[in-house]
Amino acid sequence: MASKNGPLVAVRGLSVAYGSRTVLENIDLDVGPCEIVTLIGPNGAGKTTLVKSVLGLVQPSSGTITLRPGLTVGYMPQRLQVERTLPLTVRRFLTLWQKVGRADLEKVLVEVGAAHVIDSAVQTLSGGELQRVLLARALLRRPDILVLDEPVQAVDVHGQIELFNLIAEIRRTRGCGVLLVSHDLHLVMARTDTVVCVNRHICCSGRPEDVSRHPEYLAMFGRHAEALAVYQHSHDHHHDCAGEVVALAEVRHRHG
Ligand SMILES: Nc1ncnc2c1ncn2[C@@H]1O[C@H](COP(=O)(O)OP(=O)(O)OP(=O)(O)O)[C@@H](O)[C@H]1O
Repeated sequence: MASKNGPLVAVRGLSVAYGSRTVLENIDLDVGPCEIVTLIGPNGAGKTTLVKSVLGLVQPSSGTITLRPGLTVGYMPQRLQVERTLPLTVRRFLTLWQKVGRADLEKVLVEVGAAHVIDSAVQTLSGGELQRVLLARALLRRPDILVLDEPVQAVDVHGQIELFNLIAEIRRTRGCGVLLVSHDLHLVMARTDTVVCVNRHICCSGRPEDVSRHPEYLAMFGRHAEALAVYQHSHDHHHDCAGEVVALAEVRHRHG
């Protein structure tokens, strides 16, 4: 039984198979309150499967997934299929699954920087606008944890930075945990508390500055990773629950 003070999500010894094919093996993962945990790994590594297991959408073949009692999850899926001929405004889209007052709807769209598209058709949104609307939908549940599967896909580089900053700001203002999948190593390394490198099993995990020097990480991402390791030398701080910068020496001291 998960305690009120423990992690929001605790995964232990998780294995998942599709038919006879094992795609995840012996995975351990924790997401703590106010913590941003990012899953990275090559295509087909099992990142989405891990996320779906946490959400209860995929059945494990062994292991346990423990959610803190009463945990509310806000999920932003990797793909959204919207029938292109169906006239669906953002306002209608956000109220399809839940009753939302006008003021709450406008407030959450302001929070994610998408107030201007409230009456636009979902099909006409840009990649970045759609991701913000999907984030708004997840936030309407008032989540304790946000689960975001590739939230910056189909978004240009500038928009990706803005979205990562927005996620960090939401964590700070709402105090929720975040579990996300991302392919953008630069942004992950700069904006995440904990990186988990998955390739069927967990290759390495920990703080970005440690993972970026790990041999398995370097083997997986090759020259791209080496360039990032140089960049990482300037990453000498960590973010606390409120998103405030804490010097790494202080963090190490705090953790003993
Ligand atoms: N429903 C399914 N049935 C059978 N195999 C599946 C199913 N879903 C995923 N797989 C397979 O499981 C493996 C892991 O897939 P998954 O989508 O979890 O990887 P991923 O790391 O999220 O990949 P990507 O980065 O490409 O999104 C892949 O080989 C995929 O083909």
